[in-house]
Amino acid sequence: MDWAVNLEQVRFSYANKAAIRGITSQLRSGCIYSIIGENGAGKTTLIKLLLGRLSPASGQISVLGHEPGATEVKNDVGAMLQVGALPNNVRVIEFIKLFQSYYNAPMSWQGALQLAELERQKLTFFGELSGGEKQRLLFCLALIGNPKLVFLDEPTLGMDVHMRRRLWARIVQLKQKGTTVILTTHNLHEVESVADEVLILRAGEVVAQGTPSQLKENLQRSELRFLSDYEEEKIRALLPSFTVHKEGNQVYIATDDVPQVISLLHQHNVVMKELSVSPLSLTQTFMDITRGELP
Ligand SMILES: Nc1ncnc2c1ncn2[C@@H]1O[C@H](COP(=O)(O)OP(=O)(O)OP(=O)(O)O)[C@@H](O)[C@H]1O
Repeated sequence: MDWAVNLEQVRFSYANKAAIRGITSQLRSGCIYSIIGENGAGKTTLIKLLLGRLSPASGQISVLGHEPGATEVKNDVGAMLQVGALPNNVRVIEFIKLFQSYYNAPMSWQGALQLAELERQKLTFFGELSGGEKQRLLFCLALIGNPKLVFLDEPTLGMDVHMRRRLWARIVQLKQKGTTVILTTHNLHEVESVADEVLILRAGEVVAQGTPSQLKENLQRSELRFLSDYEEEKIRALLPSFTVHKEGNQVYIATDDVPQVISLLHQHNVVMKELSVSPLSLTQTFMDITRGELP
């Protein structure tokens, strides 16, 4: 098998705080992987380890067959930087030319500007771009060297809905060219249709890895939805063994026993409007897998 990334029993701690706790995982070449997890789960730390910016305390990591950050792979790896990492007083075109110079066979500056959709902002200073435009430039800088493997950290942050769609379409095109994409996101809805595999990280461990449908099927649960004025905490108290969450008046419950949940809610006179049952969404799967006390 052609692995882009291979992790074996990888551990990492900041001072005395364990952030990555024994991760073993393989990621295939030419696929899109999404690392998801709650705040502080270890996503950024894992990516820093894969980029060679941090070294594991123990375990083995191989990226494109070499140690992370090795000279042999630098030309083949791209990474999306955080907005704060770039100075504000540099122009778009200057960044593009600078990043081109890091690689052996970069894309043309015209191609890069087109990819970023920033042709008209070519001479604009980074600090004068909108949040979405900055993200587009960072996306294009990650890809400017035509990498075989690219890391994208929250790539759609600050983008409007049209731009997000175009960006996901571009990510799928990258995969079609054979590029491996590893991304982090909190937007599970978007990633569900794009990612070949999802890794769910929890307190520094991979608690689940698989295709979105495998993860959902393994749980064999359905999602019960209804509208209710009943408080989320009260519904939780009635259903302690199910995952409950509420957005506005919409209640979502992940359950393997729909009749039991409905009957319990009826018994307690919870009025359920517009009741529906559907297969579990990735968001609910994620909440179901990561609920409960942290170790
Ligand atoms: N520089 C640091 N020094 C000490 N602890 C850190 C440092 N960076 C991260 N941590 C801790 O390591 C753990 C993992 O953090 P990490 O940033 O990898 O999580 P994350 O999943 O990327 O979170 P988020 O979704 O909030 O970005 C957290 O408990 C965090 O507090």
